[in-house]
Amino acid sequence: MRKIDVFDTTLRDGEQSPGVSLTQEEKLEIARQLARLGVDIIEAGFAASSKGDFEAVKRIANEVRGVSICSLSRSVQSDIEQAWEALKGAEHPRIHVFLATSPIHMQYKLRMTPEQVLEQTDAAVRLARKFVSDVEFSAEDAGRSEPDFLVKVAEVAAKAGATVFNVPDTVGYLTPAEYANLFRYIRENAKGIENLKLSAHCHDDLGLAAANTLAAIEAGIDQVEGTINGIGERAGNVALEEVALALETRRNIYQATFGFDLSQIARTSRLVSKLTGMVVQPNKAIVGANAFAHESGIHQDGMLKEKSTYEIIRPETVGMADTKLVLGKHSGRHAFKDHITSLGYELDGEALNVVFRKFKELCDKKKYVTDEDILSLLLEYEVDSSKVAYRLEYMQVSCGTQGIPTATIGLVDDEQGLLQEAAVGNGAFDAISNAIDRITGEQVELLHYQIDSVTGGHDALAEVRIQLRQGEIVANGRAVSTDTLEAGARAYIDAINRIIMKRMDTFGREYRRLKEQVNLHA
Ligand SMILES: CC(=O)SCCNC(=O)CCNC(=O)[C@H](O)C(C)(C)COP(=O)(O)OP(=O)(O)OC[C@H]1O[C@@H](n2cnc3c(N)ncnc32)[C@H](O)[C@@H]1OP(=O)(O)O
Ligand SMILES: CC(C)C(=O)C(=O)O
Ligand SMILES: [Mg+2]
Repeated sequence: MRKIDVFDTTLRDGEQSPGVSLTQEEKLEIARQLARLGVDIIEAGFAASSKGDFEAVKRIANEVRGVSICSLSRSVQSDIEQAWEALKGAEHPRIHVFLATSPIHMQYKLRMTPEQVLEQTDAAVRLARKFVSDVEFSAEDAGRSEPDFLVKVAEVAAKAGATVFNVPDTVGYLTPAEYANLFRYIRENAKGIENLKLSAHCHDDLGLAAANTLAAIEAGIDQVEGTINGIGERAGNVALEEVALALETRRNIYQATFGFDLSQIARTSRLVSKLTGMVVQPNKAIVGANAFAHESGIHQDGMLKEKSTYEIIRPETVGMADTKLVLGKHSGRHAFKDHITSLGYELDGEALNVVFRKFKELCDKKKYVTDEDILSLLLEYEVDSSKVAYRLEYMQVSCGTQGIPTATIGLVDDEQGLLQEAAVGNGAFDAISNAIDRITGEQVELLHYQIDSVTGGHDALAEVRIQLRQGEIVANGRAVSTDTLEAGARAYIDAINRIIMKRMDTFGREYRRLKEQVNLHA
C-alpha cells in the first residue's frame, strides 16, 4: 500500500473561505486535532499576511509536535523571511512559496514575463532553502498554464532545491483525465523531477475536486493538499475526508492510503465546522448529518436485513453515530415496526397497519415526525375506542371574524356507514361538537377542554383532551393532529365513544336501544 503525504491547508486555504477568521487558540485547537487525525503537514497560515496569522503559525510551530508545520509565502524576500521567523520553533518546518505560471495570471496579475517568473521562482526557492531543508513550490494556476512552461518551472524549482512541486488547479478548471495527464507529462519531461515530490491541490469550482485528486493519485503523485469539510476559497478545496474514504473503500483501485486514524474524521469535521462557523451540508459525503441516514422504505428494509445493501462505509469507521433509519413519508412497515419496537411497543397485523396508516397521514402533514409524535400516535391507538363506535370520516369547518361558525361532520359507524350532519355554534369547536351531538344523539356536558402542543415548530402536533359527562358517566377523550380543530373533533368523538362503552358495560341492552334510536334518527 503506497503512503500518500497529506498536506492539510484547513488553516490557510480553508480560512480563505469568505467570512471565516480563526483566532490563535482556535487554530491551535484545530492543528492539534489534525495531528490526531494523522495529517503529515499542517499549513498553519500565511505568516506575512497579518500579525495574527504570524503569531498563530508561530504558536502552532512551537506547540504541535510530530507533524511538519508550514507557512505560505509569496515569492518575495520579506514574506519568506517572515515565514521562517514564524516557523523557527517547528520540529519539521516547511516554507511553501508560490508564484503564478498561467498566461492570464502572469500577464494581468503579476505583470511579469515568463522569464521573470522563472527567475523569481529560482530566487524564492533558493532563499527559502537557506532557512529550511523542506521547501514546497506551487505553480499557481497550473491548471491553466502551458504544460511545457510548467516543465521549465519544475526544473528550475528542482535545481534551486525545492522538495515538493505542487501543481494546483487553482480555479477548479481541469477534468480528471487532464489533471492526471498533466502530472504524467511533468514527470516524463522535467529534468530533476525525481528529486521532487509531486503534489495535487484541487478546488471544487466544477464539483470535480475529489475526482481530480483521485485521478492525480492514480497518476502516481506523492502528496495531496486539501481541507477538512472541503472548506476554502470560493467553492472550496478538496475535502480530505472524502479522498481518505475513497482510498480506503476502493483499495483495490488505488492501492494507496493517507494513513489517517479514520475514527477521528467525524470529530475533526465537527471541530472545524464549529470553529469556522461553516455548516456542513446534511448530504455532504462522509461527514454530513444524512451521510448514514436512510429514509425510504425499500432502503430501510434492506438495511434491516443486511447493512451492506445500502452502506459502503460503516459510520463507526469514521467516528460518526450509528446508521439512522429516519422515519418519514417514504418509510415502510418494516422500518416503522422496527422503530416502534425500539420505543417499547409490539404491534403486528391489523394493529400495525392502523398505526402505520396514521403515521403516513401525519408524514404528509408534517416535515419532521419525531419520536414524540410517534409515541402520541401509539398512545392514541392504545386508547382508541373508535373501534367500537364512531370514527371521523371528514370535517369541514367555516369560521372567521364575520358570520356564524359552521361545521359539517361525517362520522362512520360500522353498522350504519356514513352519518352526516351540519351545525352552527358560538365558535368553531362548538359548531363541531354540536354537529357530532346531532349525529350521535348523545346528550353530553363538556366538563373540560384543553389544547397542548406535543412538539415544537409551526407544524407541531396539537393534543386535545376533553372530558364529557352524561348523567353519572364521566369519560375522557384525547387526540392529536397537526390541526387543532381536527384534534378537538377526534377527542370529542373519542370521549363520546367512551361514554357509550361505559354505558354498554353497565347497561348493555340500553346501548343497543340507543343505537337503534340513532338509526332511526339518521
Ligand atoms: C491561490 C491562493 O490561494 S494565493 C494565497 C491567497 N491568500 C491571500 O492573499 C491571503 C493573504 N493575503 C494578504 O494578506 C495580502 O494580500 C498580502 C499581505 C499578502 C499582500 O497585501 P498587499 O501588499 O496589500 O497586496 P495585494 O494583496 O493588494 O496585492 C498582491 C500583490 O502581490 C503580488 N503577488 C501575488 N502573488 C504573488 C506571488 N506569489 N509572489 C510575489 N508577488 C505576488 C501581486 O501581483 C500584487 O503585487 P502589486 O502590489 O505589485 O500589484
Ligand atoms: C497557494 C496555492 C497553492 C493555492 O492555494 C492555489 O493555487 O489554489
Ligand atoms: Mg488553493
